[in-house]
Amino acid sequence: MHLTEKRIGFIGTGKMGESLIRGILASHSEITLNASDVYKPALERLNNELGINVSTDNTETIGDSDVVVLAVKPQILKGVLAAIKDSITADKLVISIAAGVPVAAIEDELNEGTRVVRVMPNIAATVAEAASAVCAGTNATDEDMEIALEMFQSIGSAITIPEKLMDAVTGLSGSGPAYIFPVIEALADGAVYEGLDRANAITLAAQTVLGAAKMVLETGMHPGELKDMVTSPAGTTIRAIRTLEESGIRAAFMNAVIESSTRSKELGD
Ligand SMILES: NC(=O)C1=CN([C@@H]2O[C@H](COP(=O)(O)OP(=O)(O)OC[C@H]3O[C@@H](n4cnc5c(N)ncnc54)[C@H](OP(=O)(O)O)[C@@H]3O)[C@@H](O)[C@H]2O)C=CC1
Ligand SMILES: O=C(O)[C@@H]1CCC=N1
Repeated sequence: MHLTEKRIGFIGTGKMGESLIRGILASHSEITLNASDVYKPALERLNNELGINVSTDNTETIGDSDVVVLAVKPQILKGVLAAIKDSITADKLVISIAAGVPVAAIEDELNEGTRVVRVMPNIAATVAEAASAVCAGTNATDEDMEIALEMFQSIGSAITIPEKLMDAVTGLSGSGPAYIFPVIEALADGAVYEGLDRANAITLAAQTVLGAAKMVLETGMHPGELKDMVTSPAGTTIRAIRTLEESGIRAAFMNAVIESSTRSKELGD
């Protein structure tokens, strides 16, 4: 069974729900997508722009779907699960993208035997470049994992991990785009300071980040080795590297990942 044979329902069409919907539709234009949310104008916009089925009634969306993606905030997930419990029948696969919330906490709120898969994607699903990690719940079958992996690989790359590493993934790739957007803005600011116009500065900064990322992924070389390839003796780059190191750039990014992971653990408590 392939993803395209499944009807997918989204509970919550906020930032991440919409990002997933757009990413999946871009690679599977024929797929049936259903979505519900409490905010009707957002649903109407999605219906108008993307032609997906929308409802303000979560149980209607679930009734029309084989796969149910939980895309509401972790803080309200328990209440949402209590309200939809009876519509999650045994034939449905539940996929949660909620940060921090363990599979066990979701299974506890649903009927015994419910098949749950937990995923941490990121906002780059919007442009089919998400980095996602997937783990199986107690009752998830091999086919459920295949469906989940097919879904998240269609909007970027997706790996399988043990659940205990989900908080680390949340700190790294779940939150990660938000660490890089200010980097792009700041790089552009530097060039604007030196006289470049804003639009060109942002384009060059973003393409620089994209190119560097692609080199890591496609050459398989260590990032340090790639950095050395740019850094000429007594050249321009090493002057910049020294100031970045003086600013504590490595500790800043390490601490960002660790802080986000810590918050993810708190959300699961
Ligand atoms: N944003 C991101 O980059 C990422 C988010 N996630 C996870 O995705 C989930 C969603 O996050 P995000 O999209 O940012 O949050 P948003 O607040 O943007 O989206 C959640 C949506 O759910 C709606 N909602 C609230 N109550 C209900 C309900 N009872 N039934 C249906 N919909 C409801 C909200 O409406 P209203 O605003 O009116 O309350 C909102 O539109 C979270 O669990 C988060 O941890 C995971 C990876 C990345
Ligand atoms: O900030 C958050 O809590 C969500 C989860 C990962 C990215 N955004």
